[in-house]
Amino acid sequence: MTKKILIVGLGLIGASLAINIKKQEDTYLIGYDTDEETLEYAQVHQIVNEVTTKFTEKITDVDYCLLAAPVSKTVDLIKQIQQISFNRPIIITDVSSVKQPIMDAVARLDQPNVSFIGGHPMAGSHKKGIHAAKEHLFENALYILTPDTNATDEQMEALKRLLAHTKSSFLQLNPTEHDEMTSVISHFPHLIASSLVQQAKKWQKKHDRIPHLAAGGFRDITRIASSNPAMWQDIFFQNKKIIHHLLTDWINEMQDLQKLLTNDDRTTMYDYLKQAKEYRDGLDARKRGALPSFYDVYVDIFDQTGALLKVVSILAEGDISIKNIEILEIREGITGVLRVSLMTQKQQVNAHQLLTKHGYETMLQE
Ligand SMILES: NC(=O)C1=CN([C@@H]2O[C@H](COP(=O)(O)OP(=O)(O)OC[C@H]3O[C@@H](n4cnc5c(N)ncnc54)[C@H](O)[C@@H]3O)[C@@H](O)[C@H]2O)C=CC1
Ligand SMILES: O=C(O)C(=O)Cc1ccc(O)cc1
Repeated sequence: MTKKILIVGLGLIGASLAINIKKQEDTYLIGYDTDEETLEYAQVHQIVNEVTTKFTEKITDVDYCLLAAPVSKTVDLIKQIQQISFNRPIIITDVSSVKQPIMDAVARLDQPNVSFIGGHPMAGSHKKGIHAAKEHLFENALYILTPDTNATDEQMEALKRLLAHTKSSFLQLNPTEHDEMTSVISHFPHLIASSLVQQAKKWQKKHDRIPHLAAGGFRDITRIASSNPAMWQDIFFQNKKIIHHLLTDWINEMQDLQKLLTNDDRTTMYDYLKQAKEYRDGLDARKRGALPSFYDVYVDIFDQTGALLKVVSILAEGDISIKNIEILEIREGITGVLRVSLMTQKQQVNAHQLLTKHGYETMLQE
């Protein structure tokens, strides 16, 4: 029997999931978004089977509803769902990066036909919007599920089957575990990346050549500062308590490091750096050199082996010599960003034009 699915919010994540779900033959997708242009794009590019501007009407006529709006908007949508009567069973899920506010709102849903399974695909990009949607975004990624108490094992399995084309692996967590862990490895690092960029910007007033000196290390650690500011602002405030806690820890740790410098305590500083290196090396067995790079083109890729070869051939055809090429992995072996470092700005622009002509999405940095 055909499963009807309402996707609410057809941005990067909602549309990428829609593309995956639509690959299953027995599905019929309805897309809802508050942005008219997004709905038009979804219709023209057949990302969904039908678009609607009537959320509260459509949700009572589907088997699944996938909420893929910003976290705070998803909380509002769940509050709207509280007011709706359902005559048929529905499994509702979401994709929010923060789970506690979502599951707190879900706890107030009391319609017997409604089962809610919180979700969070642990993959994304610095881009936003439906234009950035990609079929392969979630391949090999972790997809965290935080089921509400009323969700059954059968419903969990049904949702996993619906999301099977994403090729992600599912992991069940409770909202607190989820929010604490994702804060440490995803949310808080975004704040630090942005603060490092702000620091460089301030120092640029004194040293205007700072951007030219910004080499591999700075670029690596600040890459995520190029992400969608509206989304991250929302995440930080929805996850305020834990971010606040991590900031306190971080500030204390920075003060401890400052004391080591003041006290000329080289041994403790060495140990600190060594322990960090050992832990980091354990996270990622592969190492990379830290070559400086001045004119970089970042190319979005999936299927790394094939993509590397294609990108190199395209640039060779354009007579562009590559100074350095490196895969900045988003996820092990599949999706990532290829950083192609070139000698001159002219080469950078040529490379961008050539790669765009061949359908690649690129971002320039100098
Ligand atoms: N971008 C990323 O890397 C990841 C994001 N997420 C989560 O996915 C959710 C969506 O993020 P993105 O797709 O990146 O954002 P996006 O900005 O690309 O898309 C959000 C979409 O929701 C629509 N929208 C806003 N308010 C709405 C409402 N009240 N009703 C219906 N549609 C509404 C917007 O018009 C837009 O099309 C967020 O909750 C975010 O935390 C999860 C994993 C990764
Ligand atoms: O890994 C990161 O921090 C990313 O930038 C991609 C991302 C962003 C938001 C999420 O909720 C999950 C993954």
